[in-house]
Amino acid sequence: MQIKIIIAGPRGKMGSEAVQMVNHEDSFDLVACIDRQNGGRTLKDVEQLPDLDVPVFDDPEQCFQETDADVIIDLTIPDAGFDHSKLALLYDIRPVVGTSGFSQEQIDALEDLSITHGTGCIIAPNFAVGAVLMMQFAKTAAKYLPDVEIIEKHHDQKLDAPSGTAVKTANMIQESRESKQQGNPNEKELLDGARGAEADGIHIHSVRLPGLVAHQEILFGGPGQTLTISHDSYNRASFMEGIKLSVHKVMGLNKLVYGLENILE
Ligand SMILES: NC(=O)C1=CN([C@@H]2O[C@H](COP(=O)(O)OP(=O)(O)OC[C@H]3O[C@@H](n4cnc5c(N)ncnc54)[C@H](OP(=O)(O)O)[C@@H]3O)[C@@H](O)[C@H]2O)C=CC1
Ligand SMILES: O=C(O)C1=N[C@H](C(=O)O)C[C@H](O)C1
Repeated sequence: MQIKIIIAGPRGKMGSEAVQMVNHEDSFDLVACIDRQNGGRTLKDVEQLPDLDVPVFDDPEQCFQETDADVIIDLTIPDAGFDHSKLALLYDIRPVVGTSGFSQEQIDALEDLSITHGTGCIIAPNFAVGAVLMMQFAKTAAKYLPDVEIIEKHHDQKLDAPSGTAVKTANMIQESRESKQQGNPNEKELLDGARGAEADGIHIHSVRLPGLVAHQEILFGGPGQTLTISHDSYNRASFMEGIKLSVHKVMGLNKLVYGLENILE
């Protein structure tokens, strides 16, 4: 069976890679794209999408009405990604969402909608299988080494901080570790932000530099020892197998799944 796919954000760093991946996959059929035509660009820019012989809509509702799609892959920005996913669920089109930066309220709202409609949805903060393993290893390590800090490093075009992966890592660590404030209870920041952001006592540090793609280290400390678990994505191809798997899996789901680890066999 051919899976009919819409890609939102096809000119982006991830979206353009996803267009190529979908075009190379025999069981996938790219039927349309959603791209915005304001943002200072001309329609000509939109028409210059590489090798794209499909309609490009700037109105998602028109896209969903005029396209008989099974799945939408969203790789845009948080507000647009949320609106696309919400609307797609109303049209029984299954969202596979890579876009990071959704609030917990937005994730809960999409979960409610997907259950009400019985329509599958996958939101994955990171589609790279190595990153998922990193998070799972960190969850195990935190049981034994509860003092932990996260350093995530990304390219300097990234809009959200901390990264979706860092937030998900902290959440997974919380599942196995007793709540704990890392560091000296009397510590004082001499410069605001010196200790990074904080989630349940876990400090998260965000680095943004040209030259980076997507990298994370999780540092654990115990008496006389440290453990570092790290993952590096050197290019966006690293995320494509996870997106491919998610597109197949979402066809058999009737509710929202958050995190690639929940669909990996
Ligand atoms: N889950 C995962 O494994 C991964 C997730 N990501 C996430 O994916 C998202 C995209 O990342 P990346 O490709 O690097 O970012 P880019 O900025 O390269 O691409 C985003 C694209 O979305 C477009 N866009 C913005 N608003 C809209 C809208 N309303 N409708 C349609 N298109 C829109 C942008 O257009 P314009 O140029 O006009 O702004 C741009 O082409 C981010 O949230 C990122 O964090 C990234 C890598 C892996
Ligand atoms: O913006 C990116 O590039 C990435 N975003 C995701 C995140 O916020 O965790 C996934 C990956 O780290 C790349």
